[in-house]
Amino acid sequence: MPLVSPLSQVPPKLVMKDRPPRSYGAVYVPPHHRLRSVIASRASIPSVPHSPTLKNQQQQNNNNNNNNNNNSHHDKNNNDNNRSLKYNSVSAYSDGVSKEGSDRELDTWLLPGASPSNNMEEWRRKLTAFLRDKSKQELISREKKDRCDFEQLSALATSMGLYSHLYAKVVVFSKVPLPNYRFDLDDRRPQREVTLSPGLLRGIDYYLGEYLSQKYRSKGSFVDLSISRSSSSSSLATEEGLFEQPDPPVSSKSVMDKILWRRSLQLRDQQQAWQESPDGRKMLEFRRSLPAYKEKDNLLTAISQNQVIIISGQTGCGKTTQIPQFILESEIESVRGAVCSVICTQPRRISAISVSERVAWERGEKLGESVGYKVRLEGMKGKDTHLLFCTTGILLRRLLVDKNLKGVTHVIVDEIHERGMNEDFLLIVLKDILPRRPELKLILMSATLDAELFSSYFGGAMIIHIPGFTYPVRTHFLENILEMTGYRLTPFNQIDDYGQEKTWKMSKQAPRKRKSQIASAVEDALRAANFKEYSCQTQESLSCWNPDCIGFNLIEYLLSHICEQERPGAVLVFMTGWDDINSLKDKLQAHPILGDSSRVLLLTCHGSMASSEQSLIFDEPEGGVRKIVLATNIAETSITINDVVFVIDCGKAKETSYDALNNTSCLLPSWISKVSAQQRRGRAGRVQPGECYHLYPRCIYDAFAEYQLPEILRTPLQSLCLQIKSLNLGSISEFLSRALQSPELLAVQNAIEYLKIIGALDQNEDLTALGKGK
Ligand SMILES: Nc1ncnc2c1ncn2[C@@H]1O[C@H](COP(=O)(O)OP(=O)(O)OP(=O)(O)O)[C@@H](O)[C@H]1O
Repeated sequence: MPLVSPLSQVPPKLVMKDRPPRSYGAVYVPPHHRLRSVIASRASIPSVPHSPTLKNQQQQNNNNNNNNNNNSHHDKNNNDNNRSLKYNSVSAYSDGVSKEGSDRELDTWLLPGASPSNNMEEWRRKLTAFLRDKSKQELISREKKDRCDFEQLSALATSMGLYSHLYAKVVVFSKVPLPNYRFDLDDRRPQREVTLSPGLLRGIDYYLGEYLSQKYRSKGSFVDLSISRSSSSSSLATEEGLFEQPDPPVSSKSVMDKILWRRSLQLRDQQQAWQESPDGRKMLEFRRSLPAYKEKDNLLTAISQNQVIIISGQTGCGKTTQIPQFILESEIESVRGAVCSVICTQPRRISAISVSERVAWERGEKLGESVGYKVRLEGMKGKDTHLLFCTTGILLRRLLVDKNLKGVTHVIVDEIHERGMNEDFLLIVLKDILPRRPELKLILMSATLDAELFSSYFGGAMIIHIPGFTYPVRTHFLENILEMTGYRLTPFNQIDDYGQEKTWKMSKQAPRKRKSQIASAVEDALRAANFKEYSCQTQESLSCWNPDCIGFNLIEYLLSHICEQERPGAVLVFMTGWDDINSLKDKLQAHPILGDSSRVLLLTCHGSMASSEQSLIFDEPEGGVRKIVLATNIAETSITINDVVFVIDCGKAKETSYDALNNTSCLLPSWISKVSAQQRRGRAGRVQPGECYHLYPRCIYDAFAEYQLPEILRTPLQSLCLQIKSLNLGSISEFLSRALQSPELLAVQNAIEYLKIIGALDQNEDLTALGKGK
């Protein structure tokens, strides 16, 4: 058997099954799919043995034919050919290819005593027909005579622009180049072992291990975990189980070390070249202006001296784009670039993608080089990616298959203050890893000053504060908006129009005897507020302000006010969900100014949209066109939309909460926290001064909770319990007791009881087949 290059072979001791040879043309076509003609001798009629004389004569004929030197021979051949035709009942091109295109062999009737020249002429005719037949790719002959004449046949085929190959007892002509070996034509149909030297064996083992671990890291393990931020119903369960990477053999380790060292030097040179280039210098100048840059040395020292640090950076300070970059740059400068692996989690897809793009750009690279991203079902990362931005779910998913995060040097968890289920879950798992991976660095980043809570969770971890930076953003609350625009609120013009099919939504907004949760939450604040310095009209408007409404009419009015009276710049409107975004979009499209596509570019951004659609919000429209983005809170953190000057904040977001009546979780609009309001405001003023319009009075903002209640404390725990069990994380209550803020023991017990009653857990709290989802 011809030897293929060692690394393209299967490892030794493995049995080579019938499988496609690697070298089969550019694109492998399985044998049963290839259209081919097979010509074989009929068993009952033996092929004529070639005498040396005949062979010589044939050779001469062939030469003559090829050179066109001997016309008499040529004529004779033609005559012979005609004669032989009479006896050939099956031609190469009329042979039947079975329906499945299988290897059905066709008999060729040959006259006993047919001469080689007959054969050549017959082949010339067959090959001509084969060439014309577009449906056939191959012509196969199993005739012994053809094998003997192969050299001549091959010359003939070549002269006609065809390829030919002799495989054991088979001659093949093809329109495409043929490989050296064809397992499907090997009469022994081999199941062979390959014997390789021990050194080569070790090398193959190592590279195979590396390849598999890479594959798991980049593909298998990087499938998004499906606990969504708003719903905790999906499962963390995986069939992959936990696995660890094998260590490379010692001998290949030193080789690997050399390769990595060389790669690290390359990375350092590349980085230096960019930093010294004119564009690189300009970029560095901008980065130096960010507050995070001033803390660079402190941060790097703190990271090198502590396993865990907490960074509290206010909006715009550069924590998301700069800190992961500082770590990568410093590792590359220290010639450790090729061995460092920094993972930075983001709560949402849109931020993971947009931040990775920005950081790659700041490094003068294409995305997927040293900086990449991975979010659910998509990603951009290469073998040289050493800084990966991913969603929290993706990192959790990796932890399922790689419980020690082998090879990862730094984990950065951004926006930890958001306290979604994923983030809290991740913190428990990361805390467990730290003693097992003492060299792993964990950096927790929060936009707020709630760092003490996280610090104490990690045994008094060091905290670094970074002041924020934004261009001035003027803040307008509802009373200022009404005063400034002269807009008048009435009990009727506040009802949001969700369209004919959703009249129930409108009726819910009508003033009711029993106040909604939203309305009752603001009552006291409103009663205590003093609006005396505002006009009577504004006071009147405020007295009938309906907190249960989003305020479609007011938003429309404000948007047209901005379009007509304010300076150029995009507007980002924070809404609560798909329903209100779509209804408002319909309304705005019917507006004479806002619906005029030559003046306004209306875009939406929602969690269920594809990433490619979401990223449209970053594109700048043509000159003179104002961009208006209607978004949920997914546009609230980490992202920078360059041209945003105005932000409109409805003050609400959809939040999972517990519906006691139905004993289930539900997604309802609720007031946001102060931190969220600041984050929304922070989307303006990142690259230029901005304006923020909060559609609620200041007194309501003052009454907002500082932070949102963590998801783990406000949603039913059933699905979380199932996830803990499917991950083999031990006792549910013990695991949850280790959370940053653990849920009530009673709530945990209730969830376990519920799961037992429905048969998802057995009496030992183990998953049943139902619980496993089988
Ligand atoms: N895509 C971008 N285009 C232009 N400037 C950007 C971009 N991304 C970031 N910047 C600039 O870098 C600054 C820091 O951005 P970064 O996202 O790192 O801030 P942050 O501290 O994480 O703030 P936040 O928590 O509010 O997202 C921004 O204020 C902006 O000036």
